Amino acid sequence: MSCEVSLPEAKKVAIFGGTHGNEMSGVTLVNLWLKNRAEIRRSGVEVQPFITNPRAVEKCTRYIDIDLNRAFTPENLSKREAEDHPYEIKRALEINRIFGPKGSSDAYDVIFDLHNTTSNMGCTLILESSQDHLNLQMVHYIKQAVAPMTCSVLVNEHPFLQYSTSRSVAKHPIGLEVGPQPQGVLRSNIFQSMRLILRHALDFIELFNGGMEFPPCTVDVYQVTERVDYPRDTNGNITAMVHPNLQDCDWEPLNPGDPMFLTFDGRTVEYKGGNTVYPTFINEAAYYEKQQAFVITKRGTLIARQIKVSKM
Ligand SMILES: CC(=O)N[C@@H](CC(=O)O)C(=O)O
Ligand SMILES: [Zn+2]
Repeated sequence: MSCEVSLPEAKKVAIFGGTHGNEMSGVTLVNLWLKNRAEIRRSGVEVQPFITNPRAVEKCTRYIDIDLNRAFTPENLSKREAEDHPYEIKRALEINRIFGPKGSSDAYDVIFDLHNTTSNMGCTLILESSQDHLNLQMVHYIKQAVAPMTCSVLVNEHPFLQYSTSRSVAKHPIGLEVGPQPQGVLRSNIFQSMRLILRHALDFIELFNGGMEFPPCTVDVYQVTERVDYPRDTNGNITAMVHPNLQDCDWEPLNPGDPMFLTFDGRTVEYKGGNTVYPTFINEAAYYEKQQAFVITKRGTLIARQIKVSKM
């Protein structure tokens, strides 16, 4: 029995920027590539740069009516395009028509969705499945290509904490989150890292389509297990901030008893969990409205099976 996985070519690839209109690296890169595609051209691949939320980009805001990166639910996607809906629902329907339909054989093969975070996460690739061997091989390739720079891999396939992303219309959805960068701001180091990762990602797809075999490998990942909210009073107002010992310490171990929050009256709130965890998205600006101070992850190792293109 062979453990090799034969996969069809990844011919249709999209690069989404501006899923959140105030995350400037993706917005800027996609706008550059819309003007000149030379950098993202690869043989045997159709690469489509695309601004997902143009009205939010124009206003330099995360979204107009609702968060586009939560809008691709089966319920929303079954709505009728002609009707009057909140802007992002209309946009989700359009995107699903162009790049999907989600879950169908017509859907795009790979969608890269470019995001920035205000958290000190560095470069992070976000996967929605631990079984997607094309994506696992791709993140392994990228991690090796960018070394000694690090690129973390966040896997969110938690049944309650997973959300319906723009990229989820693709067969192989992959998020790229680079920080720290304030909303509405461009930082050259963040921009360059994002650009570099995208180049390697496209190289990988070109090599894969060209027949290169990728041997089995392992990928170290962080798996989402929990969301942590800020301490709040009975009116729902926050009563504490991320503790200075935790601020900017994304991906670093948080042990039972470690400081987590500092209340406005100077008290320290400690982490009470039973074992060491790895917080990330610490103090992300966009997550105050989602009642989320940070995300808790556990470390794990995934196995990527050997893959090879199956040409029909
Ligand atoms: C800061 C931010 O926007 N993060 C993204 C993460 C993702 O793309 O999965 C989001 O919440 O949609
Ligand atoms: Zn974002």
